[in-house]
Amino acid sequence: MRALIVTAVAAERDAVVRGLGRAAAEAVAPTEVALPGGVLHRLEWSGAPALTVDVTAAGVGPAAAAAGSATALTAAALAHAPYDLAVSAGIGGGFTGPAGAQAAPRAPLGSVVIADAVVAADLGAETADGFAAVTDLGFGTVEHLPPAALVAAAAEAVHAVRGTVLTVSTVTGSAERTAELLRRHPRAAAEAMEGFGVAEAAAAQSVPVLEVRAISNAVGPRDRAAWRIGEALEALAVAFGNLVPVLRTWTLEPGAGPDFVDREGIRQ
Ligand SMILES: O=C(O)c1cccc(C(=O)CC[C@H]2O[C@@H](n3cnc4c(=O)[nH]cnc43)[C@H](O)[C@@H]2O)c1
Repeated sequence: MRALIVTAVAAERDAVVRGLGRAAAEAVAPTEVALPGGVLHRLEWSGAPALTVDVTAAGVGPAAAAAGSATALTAAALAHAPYDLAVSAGIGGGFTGPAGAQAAPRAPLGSVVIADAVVAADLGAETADGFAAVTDLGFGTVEHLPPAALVAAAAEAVHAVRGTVLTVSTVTGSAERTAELLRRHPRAAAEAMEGFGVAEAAAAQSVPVLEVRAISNAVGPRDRAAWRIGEALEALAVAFGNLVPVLRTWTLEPGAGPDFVDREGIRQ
């Protein structure tokens, strides 16, 4: 099993590497592999089932995430050692308000969210009737679906909240925008800025995706002083320590591939 983990910043990458390194006594110290425009921090577990995990910090936002992911995925494929899984990981904002009538998932500070849907929340157009997603305009997709069995196993191992993780290019900073996002995405548990970029790059090479977010702040009116980044980075490290056995043993069900939702809203 070979997994690529993509974070935005070095502090997130280091937390993931730290957590993975704590997971097993036989873990080899990370080695560095240079790529054009980036560096992979590689951890390898030999023995059956073997596991190789490459962790890279690709930058903030969906474009940087897609570019960094595509570089690593392509380098691996050309070296005849393709990845089996791409993971978007880092801190994120949690939808922390009271659960609504539909019992939407809620993610308090310090909790971990595993995405069962990776959704581009602001990829589209403003129209006289409100926001229209690119799929409403006849283009592409705005939703990637991680493998359900992997989501279930990962969420159980990490005691994580399961729900939609939104990818936004602008961090939400008002109650109005928070309400609008929840109206459009009632199952949203968290928002971050990279998941959809990693998912698009992975889907282009038929690689499944997972997204893991440790909650550093509440989505809502901007209050940077209230962000709990240190606690979230430690929660991220603990989560990746607990994910090692899941990554070692997970295999994609035969015939299953990366899923996305097409412009008619049909799972492909
Ligand atoms: O200042 C630091 O020490 C520090 C350490 C680690 C990470 C950061 C970041 O600012 C990471 C930015 C990253 O975090 C995600 N994020 C976190 N909260 C939100 C949010 O409410 N809405 C959207 N994104 C959020 C995002 O993926 C950024 O890339 C700083």
